[in-house]
Amino acid sequence: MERSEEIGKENGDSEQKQSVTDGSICGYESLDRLLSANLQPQVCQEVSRLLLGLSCGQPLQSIAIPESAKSLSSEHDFDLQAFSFCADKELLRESRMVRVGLIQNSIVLPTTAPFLDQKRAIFQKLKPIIDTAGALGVNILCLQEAWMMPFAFCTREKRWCEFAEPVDGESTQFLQEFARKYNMVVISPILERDVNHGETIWNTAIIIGNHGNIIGKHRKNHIPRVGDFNESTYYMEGNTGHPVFETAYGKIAVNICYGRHHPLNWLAFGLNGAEIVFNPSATVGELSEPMWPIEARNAAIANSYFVGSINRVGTETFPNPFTSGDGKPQHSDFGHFYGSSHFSAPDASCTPSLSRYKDGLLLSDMDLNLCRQLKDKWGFRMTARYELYADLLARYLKPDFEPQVISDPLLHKKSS
Ligand SMILES: NC(=O)NCCC(=O)O
Repeated sequence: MERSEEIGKENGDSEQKQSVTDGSICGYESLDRLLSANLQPQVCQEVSRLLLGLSCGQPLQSIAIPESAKSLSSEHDFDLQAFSFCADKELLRESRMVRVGLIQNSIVLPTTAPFLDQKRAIFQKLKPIIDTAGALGVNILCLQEAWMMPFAFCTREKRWCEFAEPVDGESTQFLQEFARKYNMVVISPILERDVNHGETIWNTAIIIGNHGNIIGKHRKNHIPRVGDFNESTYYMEGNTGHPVFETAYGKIAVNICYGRHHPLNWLAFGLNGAEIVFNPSATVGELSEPMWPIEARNAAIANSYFVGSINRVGTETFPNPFTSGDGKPQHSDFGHFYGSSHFSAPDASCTPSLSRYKDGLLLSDMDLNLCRQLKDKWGFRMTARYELYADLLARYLKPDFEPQVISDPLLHKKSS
């Protein structure tokens, strides 16, 4: 029995305390594990049907993980899970199966350590996890937002800008090796320094092709101004639009973290033809956890594509306390980054989530034909009435816009 399960057996009070200190849910790594450990198999199946949906009318299938990969995951202490989304066989198209991977991780060294040591320690930690993904035949792999540094943007201190790297910098070079070695597309969300434009800093995802080439980049479109997410101190709203990258394994796009709260952002990647949209994130329980399982899944349904959601794990403590104008007393950390990375499919099914507190690698096989099958079935694109919304948005942007409100004439009549 693993430690977290033992903790789950303890009484209510200590469960509560434990979930705060180690990020578990009443001693379990995830809600899915809590449910499967506590519900009768038949009840659990019914609950899973409602929570995770069905894939081709069946519960989502797990993929058997080879012993070699299992030992890597226990040796390096990361959660490893693998699932397969199903699609109908078509008569006129070959199926387009791809294996996609998501990595979530905590930082390694304290945030007081020299910056280069902090970054290199993350490289070292990620090596065996990326090797496991490569050995398991992952075609497209995505890392978490700003994976090469602590998420220091709560502090507003400018010294963290030192972590920013050019698109072809050390972090990209580190990942290019794996892309070549495993013939794998890698998405690398980093803090970018644009040396050709006055050293401007961006929050950027770099798309590395399966030959180790840089296909392109996308800069985070929506920058949060909520809670401790003081990111607007560091970088501006991105200027790359909504690019879709045509790779050897399908058309992919990246909606970085806070962009997931913006349905039009998701829509735009869909309109440009994305088949998989990745959402590399850094977000904490107190702020966003109830939203997390909903937004990506809704985007996958509404836009008929797959979504890979990734969140970092752990609590990152900074040397100097900070405040964020939300009335809270000064503090030194964001709170707990709750991991819980998962995939959502266009047919409304989704995988169980990775651990809420442990590093992890989540794999999923998906037939990209499912995207068009869902478009044909539900016709969301066909019935979208974009012209109505284009017209409303065009009017809304004008200074003389007036909301279309029809008031009940009786509302303003004096009663006799
Ligand atoms: N990294 C980031 O944009 N976080 C904002 C908080 C959230 O969107 O949950």
